[in-house]
Amino acid sequence: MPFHVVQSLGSISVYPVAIKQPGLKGTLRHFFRREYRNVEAVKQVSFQIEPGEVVGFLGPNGAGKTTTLKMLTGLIHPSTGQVTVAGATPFQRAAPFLQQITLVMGQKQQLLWDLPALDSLRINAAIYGISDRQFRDRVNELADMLDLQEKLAQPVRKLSLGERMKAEMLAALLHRPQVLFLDEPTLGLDVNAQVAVRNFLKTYNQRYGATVLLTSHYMADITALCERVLLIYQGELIYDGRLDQLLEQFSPYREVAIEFDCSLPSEKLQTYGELKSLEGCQAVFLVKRDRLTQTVSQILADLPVQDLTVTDPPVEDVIGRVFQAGAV
Ligand SMILES: Nc1ncnc2c1ncn2[C@@H]1O[C@H](COP(=O)(O)OP(=O)(O)OP(=O)(O)O)[C@@H](O)[C@H]1O
Repeated sequence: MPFHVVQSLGSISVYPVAIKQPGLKGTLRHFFRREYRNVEAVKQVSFQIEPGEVVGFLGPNGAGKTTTLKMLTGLIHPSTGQVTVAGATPFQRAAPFLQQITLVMGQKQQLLWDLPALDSLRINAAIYGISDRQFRDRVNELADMLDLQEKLAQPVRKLSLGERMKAEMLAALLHRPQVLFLDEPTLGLDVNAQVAVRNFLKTYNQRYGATVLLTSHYMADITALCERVLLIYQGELIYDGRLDQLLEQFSPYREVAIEFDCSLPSEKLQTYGELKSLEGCQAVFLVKRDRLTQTVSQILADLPVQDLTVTDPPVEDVIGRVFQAGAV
């Protein structure tokens, strides 16, 4: 039987949610005799991830990504189904399992706010039983990879968001985990910091053969790192396969944004592609991938363009198309 680093078989996660009727009567009843209904946040989700794979985990807000990551890291127990990660049952939270995994959440921080990052790293080293020598070597290596050497002695509160996220990444990887669960690791970062984090993850994956499951609402993270994606919608896994096939099937467009001379009549703009938005002197078109070069050259030749950018549609748009196409 092949060894799957991450395996979820028919996992279901049910949260009990308290229901309260409106009004004073409802409040009193809620206080003395609370009623609950069960919400299935994740329904029968099954997938396997092989050693060294970097897999994107996509879905709209509330789809069940974080809940799945919590099951995979043992923070919550699946209500039904079986989860195996690195040969262990996550919920047992056994020390050898915890040594092999890490969970990074873009909206949570583990570094202590008032202390230099280096002090928090020392605490982590003590927790994971990392020797002084290993500590020095690993901090130096990771700080070089993240371009963070100068910043580790400063209190965390003085770091920029991008620097703090990189320091969080360093802290999460100090014990050299083999399986990385990353929940929006680039949340709120500017483009340069996003690229730095992405490059770092790519290098870490290649250098240590680590397995990565990554959620992000930034499509660029996913396209830069993941050949394979899992798509989850309302708790159900609706796609497991290659990213390029998903994009080709459901997002055969790229977004072309232009800033132009405001005197241009809007009818003229309609001729270059589906006009997604038009605000003041800025327009965004959806242009088919196979017509991109031709359309961009035509726009530059025809119009008094001051600026032009080509981007992938946001991940939410791609997912929207998947549902519009009736793939669910
Ligand atoms: N502790 C909880 N108690 C009750 N319901 C919860 C709890 N945690 C999550 N949920 C619900 O489960 C569903 C899935 O939430 P989850 O956080 O897994 O979504 P997500 O895909 O990570 O979303 P986002 O992209 O917004 O982070 C949501 O409807 C959410 O309201």
